[in-house]
Amino acid sequence: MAASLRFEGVTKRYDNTEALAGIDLDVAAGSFVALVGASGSGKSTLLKTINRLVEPTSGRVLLDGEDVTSRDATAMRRTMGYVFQRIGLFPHLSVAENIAIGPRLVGERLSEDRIGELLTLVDLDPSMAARLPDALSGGQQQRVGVARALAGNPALLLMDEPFGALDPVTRDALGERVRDLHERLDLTTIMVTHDMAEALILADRVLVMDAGSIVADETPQALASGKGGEIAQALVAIPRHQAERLKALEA
Ligand SMILES: Nc1ncnc2c1ncn2[C@@H]1O[C@H](COP(=O)(O)OP(=O)(O)OP(=O)(O)O)[C@@H](O)[C@H]1O
Repeated sequence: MAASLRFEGVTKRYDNTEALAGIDLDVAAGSFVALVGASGSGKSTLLKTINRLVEPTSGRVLLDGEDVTSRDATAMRRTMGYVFQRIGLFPHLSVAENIAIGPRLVGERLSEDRIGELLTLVDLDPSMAARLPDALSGGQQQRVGVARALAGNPALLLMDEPFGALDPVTRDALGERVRDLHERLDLTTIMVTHDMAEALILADRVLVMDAGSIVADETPQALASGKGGEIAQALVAIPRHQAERLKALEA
């Protein structure tokens, strides 16, 4: 079952930096939300207030109506999958052990069948379970990262630049796969990305951040038709300009 999220007046201050300037936001269960915006605009910080890697200076985050700080952090994180850019597989553990690490932290063992099923979900052959991460390509490693995030049957999938380090073909294929898993596994998905084209293609709601605030909250259709204001449209202009240049080559 997908989870809902609510942010109530969430701020985060680091010395002189206001990383989050008071975020009020509702995310409906089952949404696929992309967080975009310039470097340093607060995207990762906002994502990390959900799994408590960042504690807000003020305000609170509710998961299915419950303050995320009201529960044991390990148990609460168990209901969330987290994928991040630098993959973060443990190099000395096998693929199977990497996938099983979250459940193991709370005393559960994943069966070989379950690991095979998770690998199949991300289009990897179950025979890869015994390999060390070094024996996989970057794209395959990131697929393992996604399988690991799904191992605990999460209601919420958090992704921080999940495809940033991948080549464009792998990036595209894995993006499509994640969108498909979002539907099939009934997830709420929040994805931080620098890439507006990726946000427009994969998400059903795009939040644009600037200096710790959400400055646009639109559907991809609305953004594509010119809505969302200046900052959002400056980001939409990048893939649009690229598409126009490609089109011009056809002429
Ligand atoms: N641990 C920290 N200590 C001090 N300042 C921090 C810390 N983490 C983040 N910041 C600052 O908070 C602001 C928001 O950072 P954040 O990582 O959320 O931005 P972002 O939009 O995710 O950026 P990027 O796209 O470059 O990853 C930045 O100015 C950053 O320097």
